[in-house]
Amino acid sequence: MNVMAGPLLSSSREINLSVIGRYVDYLVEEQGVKNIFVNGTTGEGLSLSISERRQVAEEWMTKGRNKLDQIVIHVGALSLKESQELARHAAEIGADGIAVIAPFFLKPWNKDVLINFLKEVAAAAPALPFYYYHIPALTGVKIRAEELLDGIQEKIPTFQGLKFSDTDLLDFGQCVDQNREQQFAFLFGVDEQLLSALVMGATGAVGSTYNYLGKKTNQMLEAFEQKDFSSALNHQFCIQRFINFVLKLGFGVSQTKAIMTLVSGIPMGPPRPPLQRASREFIDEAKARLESLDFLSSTDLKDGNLES
Ligand SMILES: CC(=O)N[C@@H]([C@@H](O)[C@H](O)[C@H](O)CO)[C@@H](O)CC(=O)C(=O)O
Repeated sequence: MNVMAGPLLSSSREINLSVIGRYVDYLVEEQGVKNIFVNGTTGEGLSLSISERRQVAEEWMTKGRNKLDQIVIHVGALSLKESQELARHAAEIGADGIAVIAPFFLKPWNKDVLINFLKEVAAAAPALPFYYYHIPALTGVKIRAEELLDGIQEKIPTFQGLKFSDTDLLDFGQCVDQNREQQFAFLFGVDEQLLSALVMGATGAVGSTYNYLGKKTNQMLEAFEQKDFSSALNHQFCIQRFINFVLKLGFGVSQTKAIMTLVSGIPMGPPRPPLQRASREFIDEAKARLESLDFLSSTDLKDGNLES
């Protein structure tokens, strides 16, 4: 069972490659996270230029070599050509896989149209495992994942699995149920519901909170594997208490970056516009909540690197 994180990389609105090496060590040593999903939602991949995305991917590959187990690079873009360029680049630098979201401006209107797009991206990196990144709340593409998976390997031979960032557990459960013969990876992306997804057959998780609650989540995964469901539930409820709290305050990529900085001590920088940096009030409240939930002792929290 693997947990992947979606780290962020810009500082002063520019990408800050210099923190990636330190961040790899932090994730491995402090959070027990050894699989990384680069340039996804949390990493603001769609807010970076193609050249920046290439640089970020290269730095992760260089600094993660011999330390990380797997690096999957998100190469989705509105332009098929850009997506193919990024897919080829991921193959050249030795990534372990690529993932693609649905194009979200001129949108695919049915399953076949979406598969055709994905197929052309996958074909640009024919030796790399391919993941579809299903995140309908952000792309606005509501084609059910279960429908998409039906017969997908005939169209995309490198299809390896799904990153499912949606709360529709009926859709998720049916993806697993209808593909029991395949060796697909089912990576769940709603951190507050991970335990429910594990029961339904999730084989891994990709999420923003694993950047700072990776250790806690790994404890939940371990309890689940040991069939200690009561402990697993306690861990999930504890994680939910934090996520529920921050969701009520207003939680997204900007707030995630602030918490990552707070917990790791590594400056993650502000987000790129249109996002705005998290407010001081948010940071103070999140910090108090992390302490009260005993996720971290107050000495672990390092907000010296937070730009106010
Ligand atoms: C919409 C969104 O950002 N979802 C997050 C979740 O981890 C989410 O932050 C968490 O479940 C809290 O709601 C991930 O699915 C995104 C992710 O894995 C990524 O950075 O690519």
